[in-house]
Amino acid sequence: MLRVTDLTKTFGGLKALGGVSLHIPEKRVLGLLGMNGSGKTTLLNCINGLYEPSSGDIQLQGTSLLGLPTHKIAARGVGRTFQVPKLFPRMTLLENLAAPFTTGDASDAEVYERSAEWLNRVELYRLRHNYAEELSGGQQKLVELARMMVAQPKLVLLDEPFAGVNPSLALLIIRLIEAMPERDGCSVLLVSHDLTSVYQLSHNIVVLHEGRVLAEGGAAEIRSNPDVIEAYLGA
Ligand SMILES: Nc1ncnc2c1ncn2[C@@H]1O[C@H](COP(=O)(O)OP(=O)(O)OP(=O)(O)O)[C@@H](O)[C@H]1O
Repeated sequence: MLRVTDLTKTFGGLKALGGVSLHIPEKRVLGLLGMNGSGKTTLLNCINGLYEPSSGDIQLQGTSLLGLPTHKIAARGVGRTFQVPKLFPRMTLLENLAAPFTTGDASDAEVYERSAEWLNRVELYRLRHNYAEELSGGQQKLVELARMMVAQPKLVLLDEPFAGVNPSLALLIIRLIEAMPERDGCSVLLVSHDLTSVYQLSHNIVVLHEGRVLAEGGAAEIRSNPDVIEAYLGA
């Protein structure tokens, strides 16, 4: 459903992505590993249109996303969370979740129903009238995830969903990601430094090293790949 082909992105003289290709089938989780600065966030930024790739192609269900602005890519069904959640701090949780619908055609009742359902799924319904800024960092990550899912995306890009999250919230996030392919019908690109969670959740894993694909395969293969151990896991 997502196909990235020979993608490059340069910043001045720095090649952040040096020809990355990967594929995520329908309803599959692809884990993306790599040391700091290996290009993971740059790849997510290219996919959702925050960065314009220098060359290569990105296709969602057979149609190129190149040249589209972020809101059009979101409208095609690509959701995104960030390392540091980007909520509207002085809006309530319900208002934050309804925000993606300001230009859509869902009825108010439908938006409320979906928002309430997702606030329940992230176990924050009781705080629905609180401002986003009143929540802890981990709770804000859950609200951002819920806001993304209310829009019923086909593909979600998760950037470090467990960073700065306490173990019980991390478990909840793992359960939510686990349910995404079958219950929510979407594919997932999961960027995380939490190897255990990536191994547990991913159908397939890509390891980036200095902007290139160093290895690709299932958890067992990646764990035992000598190049990966040397470049990343052994570090
Ligand atoms: N907007 C930018 N301008 C200049 N350089 C950038 C920009 N964004 C990323 N880079 C550079 O591109 C390289 C890849 O960065 P990126 O953030 O994609 O790595 P990452 O794998 O996500 O790292 P981390 O695990 O630390 O989040 C780094 O050298 C970074 O400094």
